[in-house]
Formats: sequence, C-alpha cells, structure tokens
Amino acid sequence: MWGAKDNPKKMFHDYYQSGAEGEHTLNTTRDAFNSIKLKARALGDADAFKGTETTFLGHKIASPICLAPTAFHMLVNPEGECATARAAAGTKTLQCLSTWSNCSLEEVAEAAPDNLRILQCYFSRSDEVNKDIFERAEKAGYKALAVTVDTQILGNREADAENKFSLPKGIKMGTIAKYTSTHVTGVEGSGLDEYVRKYKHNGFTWKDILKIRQFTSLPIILKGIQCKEDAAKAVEYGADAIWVSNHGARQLDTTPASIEVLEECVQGVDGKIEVYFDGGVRRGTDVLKALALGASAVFIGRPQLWGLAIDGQKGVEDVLKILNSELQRSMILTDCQEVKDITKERVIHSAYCSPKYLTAKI
Ligand SMILES: Cc1cc2nc3c(=O)[nH]c(=O)nc-3n(C[C@H](O)[C@H](O)[C@H](O)COP(=O)(O)O)c2cc1C
Ligand SMILES: O=C(O)C(=O)c1ccccc1
Repeated sequence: MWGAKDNPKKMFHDYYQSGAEGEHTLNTTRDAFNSIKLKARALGDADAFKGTETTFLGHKIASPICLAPTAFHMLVNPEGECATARAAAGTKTLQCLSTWSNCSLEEVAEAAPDNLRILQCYFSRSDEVNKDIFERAEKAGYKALAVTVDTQILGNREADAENKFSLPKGIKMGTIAKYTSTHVTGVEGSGLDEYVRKYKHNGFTWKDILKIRQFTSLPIILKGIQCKEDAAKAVEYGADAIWVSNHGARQLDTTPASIEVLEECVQGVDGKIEVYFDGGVRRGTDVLKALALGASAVFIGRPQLWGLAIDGQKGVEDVLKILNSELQRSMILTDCQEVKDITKERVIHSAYCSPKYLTAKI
C-alpha cells in the first residue's frame, strides 16, 4: 500500500491535521461554533471603529488573535519557528513557542527581538532541566510560561502510529536538543510517544505548579483547562491565567469542543485571572464569539501551520491578517468599536434559537 513511508509529506500532514482516536471532538468543533449565533446590530457607526488592539497580561498586542504552540515547524519550512516569529512580529501579535520547537528559544527570540513571546512548557523529569529552561526563557525575553496540563500522556493519534511518525534526519529539537535526543527505535507506533516518554514528567501534578513558582518569577498560564473545577483549582494554585483548550482535539476524544466549555471555565475563575482560548478558530466570527464568552485572547494552531506550509512567514502573516480583517468586520456589524465592547450580549446561544423557543408564547 502507498503510505507515509513513501511520502513524508503525508506523514507531516497527518501529524498536523489529526485528532485523537475517532476524531469525534475534532469533527464537531466547527458545528459547535456555528451553533452559537451572533446578534447583528443596526446602524453602528463604522467610521467610529477604533480597532482590535488589546492587552495580554498587561502587554499591548495589535490583535487578540495569537499563535498557539505547535511542534516541529521545520517539517514544512526550513526557517521553522523563526519564520513564524517574524510573522507574529509583522502583525504585532503574540507567539507562544512550543517546547518541541525545531528552532531553539534563543534563535526564535533573535529572529524577532521586539516581538511579544511566551514559552509553552512540558515539565521535564529533571528539575535541573526545568530550572535551566525557565532561566533561558527569562533571559531571552519570554514574558510568561504556558504550562500544558492536558497531556499527562499523549493522546492516541492513530495516523501517527500507522505512519510511524518520526522527525526526518537533520531536523533537530531546537529548544530541548541539549537535554534529549531525536533518536527513535522505530519498533512500533508513533515516535512521538518515544519523544514524550524520554523527556516528559508524567507524574507532574498540581503540587508541582507550586514548585514552578519557586523556580521562576515569570507569570504562569495553565494551558488545557476544560472544566470549572480545574479553572477554580488553577486560581487556588496561584496561576496567573488559564488557557481553555482541548489541545486541538488531539488528546481525549469525545470531549466537548473547547468553545462549549469556555463559559463554565470563565465562571470557575470568577474574574480573578485572565482566560485565553483555543480550538477550531477558523473565522473572525469565531474570535468574536470566544471573546464574547469571556476569553481575552484566542490562539490558532493548525491555520498557522497551513500558512507556513504554503508560503512561510508571508503565509502565516496572511492567515493572521485575514482572520483579523474578518474580526474587524464582525465587530462593526455587531456594533463593537473596540475589543472591550465584545460582551456576552453579542451572542445568542443555539438553545434560544431552537424552533421551540421561537414559537413559544412569552
Ligand atoms: C501539529 C500540532 C502540534 C501541537 N503541538 C503542541 C505542543 O507542542 N504543545 C502544546 O501545548 N500544544 C500543542 N498543540 C496544541 C495547540 O497548541 C492548540 O491547543 C490547538 O492546535 C488549537 O486548535 P486548532 O489547531 O484547532 O487551532 C499542537 C497542535 C497541533 C495541531
Ligand atoms: O503533537 C502535539 O500535540 C504535542 O503536543 C506534542 C507532544 C509531544 C511531542 C511533540 C508534540
């Protein structure tokens, strides 16, 4: 059979695209967004539109649409995460770099020195390694750590196992190269499982969040919160922000789309810390919905990879610009002149749009 072995591009595409197991969550995410309706407002003053500028942990960004951490950008572009960093700088938004980047965190900082950047972290088994990474991040000007909390073990991505995913020779693990290796035995399944087994501390639990606090003075964001109980716990354990995400539907299949749990997570933090969001954002209207339901910034995962694959830095910039112009249009048509006007009143939940509700006598 013709497969990934003969066509590495298929292996890379499958890795970027896939969700976990039956991909039920992946396949229902668009419907979840589309079932939330926007409330159009008449005669909002389009000339008075102020723009999409906002803040992230107090730092200014030109748009609330940011770049999520996605591993291994060199699979589709030789400049890897440095190209992505330049795209974020070009559009004055934020890049969150993955632990599993091919370019090192220092190379990325050098590629776009003035850009706002944060680092996604998986906790290593070694405290020395963790301390070293946090120190490197701080020194290179990263403004926060996004600690991923939804990946105690890697989700079951069947295509990666079938393809026996591994990094091609010559592609390094930039940020963690000095602590681990890209070598896989390749006996069975996806090489990703082996990368994770070798590096990641799977016994990392809530108490270790307190430990991170002792290791660094950078703000700590917990990425991968999906329910109100964990949102409240994040506050209790001193997180500076939460990031509502189901890891692009790549971890536990049949969970709700992350847009469906955003409101309850916002309730869980009770206004005490900022809430960010990702998962299936493909249109400006999706951004508006997430902000209306309580997120202060949204992140895109796969769309940046498609842009990078098609046209490098420019491709990622184009994706960000298109999404931002769509956001602007939807803001104007819902009568929002600036980001702070994007409130809950802008959306109508599907439950209220059901035929039963529309025909009910009130
Ligand atoms: C190819 C790929 C690699 C990813 N790598 C990481 C990673 O290294 N660390 C992490 O916290 N999340 C990772 N994610 C999850 C993203 O940060 C983000 O949560 C998700 O992609 C958002 O959904 P979207 O792709 O629908 O926009 C990855 C996602 C994809 C698609
Ligand atoms: O692919 C991913 O989603 C991811 O987070 C990951 C995990 C291990 C190695 C590389 C990326």
